[in-house]
Amino acid sequence: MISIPEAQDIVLEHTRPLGAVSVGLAGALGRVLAEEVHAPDSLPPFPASIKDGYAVIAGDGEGEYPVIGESRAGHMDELPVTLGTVAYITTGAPVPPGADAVIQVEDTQALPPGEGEQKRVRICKAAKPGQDIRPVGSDIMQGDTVLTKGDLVGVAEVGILATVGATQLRVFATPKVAVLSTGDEVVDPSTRPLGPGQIRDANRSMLLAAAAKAGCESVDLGVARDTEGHLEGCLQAAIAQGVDVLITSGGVSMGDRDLIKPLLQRQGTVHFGRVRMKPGKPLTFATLDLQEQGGRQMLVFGLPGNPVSSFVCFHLVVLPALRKMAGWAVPGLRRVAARLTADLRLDPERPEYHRCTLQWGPEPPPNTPLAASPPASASASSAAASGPGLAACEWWAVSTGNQISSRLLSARSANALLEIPCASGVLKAGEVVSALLIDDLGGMPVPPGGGPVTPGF
Ligand SMILES: Nc1nc2c(c(=O)[nH]1)N[C@H]1C(S)=C(S)[C@@H](COP(=O)(O)OP(=O)(O)OC[C@H]3O[C@@H](n4cnc5c(N)ncnc54)[C@H](O)[C@@H]3O)O[C@H]1N2
Ligand code: MOO
Repeated sequence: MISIPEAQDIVLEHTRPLGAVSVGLAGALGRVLAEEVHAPDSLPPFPASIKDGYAVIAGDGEGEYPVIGESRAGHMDELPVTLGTVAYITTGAPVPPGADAVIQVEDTQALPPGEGEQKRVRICKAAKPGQDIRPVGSDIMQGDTVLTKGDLVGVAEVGILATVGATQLRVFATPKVAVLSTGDEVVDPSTRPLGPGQIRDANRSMLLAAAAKAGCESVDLGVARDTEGHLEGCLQAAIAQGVDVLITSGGVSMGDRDLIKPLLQRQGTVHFGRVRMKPGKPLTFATLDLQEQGGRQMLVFGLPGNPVSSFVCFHLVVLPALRKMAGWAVPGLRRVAARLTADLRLDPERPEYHRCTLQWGPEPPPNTPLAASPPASASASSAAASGPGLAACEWWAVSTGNQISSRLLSARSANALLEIPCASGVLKAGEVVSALLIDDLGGMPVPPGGGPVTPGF
């Protein structure tokens, strides 16, 4: 049996980033850029006002002035501001020639019109040269590299691309992923009532959703019966559809109907078939060299059938591979330090990936054992963040309860996998452990089944 870091290394060694493709701006979200993006012009392209007020010559100082014109965002009088005159200006509008400062409207007073209905204003506060003006290129200079190859396009990046007029982009292609469930007992989720011995297929929908969330195009291969012929037919279907990755679930353990490993051994190279991890021990990884398709390689992940094992293996091993194919430079899950809110019994044989919901705060979330009896050391940890006027805050790991690998509710609302080392005994509430992020940290509710974890789970 190999360790999970070894398994991750093997998978990534066999994973190559896909080629670049062109997408429009609307299709860029979540993709990795395969090119640098430069600014074709400066922003602002003209000296722009930061405030609604009056464009002035700073040296003129306080006093009463004629308003000789106006500059509104999107429009501009060509009238220059000369000594002893001002122009009305709105936020974002071009500063007229001659003016070198803007006085906000709050520091002025409208006066009755002068001769010939000439508008007039009192400037109540002298300006410094450059005041409330964004010089040309102060946000982005023409020719600047605003985004670079390898950047992940998020919401802000979409805005940046739009700003510089980059409406067609080169991004890494995302993998095409096929998902196959296996097992004679596994029936479609729509099946009601269940027949004798049947269970609904949770893994296929879950893994298709996981692939979609990773930005992949996916192919639903349905459920394969536990026969060599049917399984082989499904594998051939995946190959024929040109997928980059096949994810199967079930049929990788030690039973006489666990046919995935022998099938992959016949068709390609199995790189590992057992990993020291809980859950997920029978996790299998193979590559198939497809001579009939120009020698291209297909990755196959044989995930264990237990739904939680599939869920955990997907995040730890499949997701980094999908990300690397899609151009991610650092495809692994990110870690944070988190403090246990309950005792955890350790597993002496396998390191465990304990599902939890992370909660940020200065003290343990209510209804956790740690909240009931916080140890004296709990607030003085290296994991705690503090700042002026800010109580020490940290991530609190609230277990999702019973961690048996058949209980998918143990993944409900989970946003992290705690990396619990392999050892005997109990890890005490209040200890700090590393947590791998599997979802964003925004507002996950603590599941009702979460909270206390009693030794034995
Ligand atoms: N003699 C041994 N038996 C087992 C071992 C072992 O080391 N020696 N390992 C155990 C571990 S750990 C796991 S995990 C499971 C994995 O088994 P398989 O990958 O072969 O999966 P199945 O036997 O097909 O199914 C296991 C379990 O999951 C249910 N299942 C399967 N597919 C789905 C699905 N699509 N949706 C929902 N549930 C599914 C299935 O009915 C079984 O209950 O092996 C242990 N055995
Ligand atoms: O490794 Mo299995 O996934 O514990 O049930």
